[in-house]
Amino acid sequence: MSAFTVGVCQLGVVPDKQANINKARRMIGEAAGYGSRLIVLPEMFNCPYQSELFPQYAETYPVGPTIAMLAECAAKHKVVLVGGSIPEQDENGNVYNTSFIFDESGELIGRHRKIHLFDVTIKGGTVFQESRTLAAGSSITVVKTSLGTIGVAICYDVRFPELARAMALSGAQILIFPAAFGPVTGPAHWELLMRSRAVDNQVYVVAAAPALNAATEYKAYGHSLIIDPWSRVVAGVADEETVLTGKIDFRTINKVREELPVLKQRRVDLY
Ligand SMILES: NC(=O)CC(=O)C(=O)O
Repeated sequence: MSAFTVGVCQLGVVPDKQANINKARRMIGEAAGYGSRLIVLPEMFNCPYQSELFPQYAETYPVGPTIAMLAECAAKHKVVLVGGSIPEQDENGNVYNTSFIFDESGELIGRHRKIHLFDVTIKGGTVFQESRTLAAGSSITVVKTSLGTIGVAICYDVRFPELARAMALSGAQILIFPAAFGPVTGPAHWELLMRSRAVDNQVYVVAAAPALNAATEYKAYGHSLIIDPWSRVVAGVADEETVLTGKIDFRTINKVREELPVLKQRRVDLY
């Protein structure tokens, strides 16, 4: 399929896990109702973005109400579903920031565990230490779907251009970033980074953020985006709770790569 609609659920996360699950279910239905074949949720959509809370909201695949809802919605609406991310606990007790990816029959077709943990101290701004409670993933996630090949990485992973390049060189046509930038790095870097990864690699980028909830400790920046391989913003929103949709057309990838063949012109003999 060369062209289809992608939907992004920019949902406002609340402390009540079941309320987040219910809202995600409703918003996935809304995105499907707009004709979306690929639907993306934001980072940590079932849990407030606070390190100390991750273990208590975690689920262990295949058990858990969030994972069950994602599989059920993918099958019900016959969509490829990138389930944002949730805290995932493995059999050894390690907790990861994980994106579960389902096909149109509700089968799990991929799982990305955030590779680069968000451990930063921005003076007068954001202080965050994901490694207090999370372990880092150790593999790159590129998944073949009925719609095309997608690369999935989570939030801080976008700051490492080598990862996006590796996914593109592995065949990813769309890079999908469930993410949750905050009020300091959001205005400064969010759109710049997402558009850079698109233009660097001549791919579509889908960046799915939570809506701003002024009552939670971490203030999400929102501003979900769909960006084309020329780095044009196909669709974008501010920080409100909403479903965003846009068209993905793989012919644009071919056109941009033919006109500006930078991927072929890399000097891999030098770097
Ligand atoms: N939340 C993140 O993982 C990353 C982030 O907010 C940033 O890079 O800025």
